[in-house]
Amino acid sequence: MTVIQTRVLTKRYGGSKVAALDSLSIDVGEGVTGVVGANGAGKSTLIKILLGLLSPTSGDATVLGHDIRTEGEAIRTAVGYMPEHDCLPPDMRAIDFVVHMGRVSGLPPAAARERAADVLRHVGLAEERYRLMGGYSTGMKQRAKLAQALVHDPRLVMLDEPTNGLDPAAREDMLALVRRIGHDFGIPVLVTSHLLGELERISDHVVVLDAGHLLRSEATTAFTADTGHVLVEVLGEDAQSRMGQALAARGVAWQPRGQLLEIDPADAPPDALRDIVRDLAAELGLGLVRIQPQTGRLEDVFREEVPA
Ligand SMILES: Nc1ncnc2c1ncn2[C@@H]1O[C@H](COP(=O)(O)OP(=O)(O)OP(=O)(O)O)[C@@H](O)[C@H]1O
Repeated sequence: MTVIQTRVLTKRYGGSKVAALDSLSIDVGEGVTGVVGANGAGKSTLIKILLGLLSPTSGDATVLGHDIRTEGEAIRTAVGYMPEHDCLPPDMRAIDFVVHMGRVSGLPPAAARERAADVLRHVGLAEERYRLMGGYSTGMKQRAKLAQALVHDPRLVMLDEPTNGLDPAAREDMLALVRRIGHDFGIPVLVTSHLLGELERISDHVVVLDAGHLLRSEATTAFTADTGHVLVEVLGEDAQSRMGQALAARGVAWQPRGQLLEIDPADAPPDALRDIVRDLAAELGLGLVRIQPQTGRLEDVFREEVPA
């Protein structure tokens, strides 16, 4: 099922010649869709247009079948939105704020209180829900922002840089939450990040934007598919160059990949290659850490396609 569709969607701010979004045509389905791009790539602009908060200069889009130009209110009723920047009133308790947001979205008082307590528990703020949000850490603020996006049982959520400003542990927790929303709760998620590696891990589909242009829109597996190459890691003095020389002497071509050796198995069938590497490591007295198929990474795709 398509939840978001854009067709040659273009946005120029204030008659600017440079388009913040340039002829973007994408289809977003269920599950988690990651929108990746450097700062200024157009991620927030896209989300605001999809919510009907900002008008496109040209082009069309629908969200859950609603036209962004004429049905913004219906879209905002059905969609949960977590904005990028801090939008939490510091002198409010999280519970009151989330209840309030539930009421604004049309929930009756008792349902709003019940849902607010539920979503705050889901995002890990059960204990802290009676504290004023002004005293929250960045991680807790991001969770509260996520809770308000979920309180009215949305049919789709749009999360703008939910891991922004988080330390590595809080980042992992947030990514796990986003994944749960998309997979366990079954709510389609559109999530943005400028960090490619993190979206690769939680998204079913990835849209790559560069300066308003679409670079790619594909299933994550297409980005991370087996490259057909084999990675070898050996330990010991001059391990990489000594193993490399020995491989070359056997007619096996390789190239360095960081500290690892990347081998194109066209030169030897995979099983034979394993034996060769194992024997050479033993002969050279090197520790063989791993021999494994190499998979692509989103970061590589981005590096290949975006000129430096
Ligand atoms: N209100 C505005 N007026 C003029 N230009 C804007 C406005 N908002 C965004 N832009 C410009 O549009 C482009 C896209 O910005 P946008 O905020 O959508 O990117 P982003 O990918 O979300 O980046 P970030 O993560 O830094 O917010 C940038 O060049 C930005 O400077």
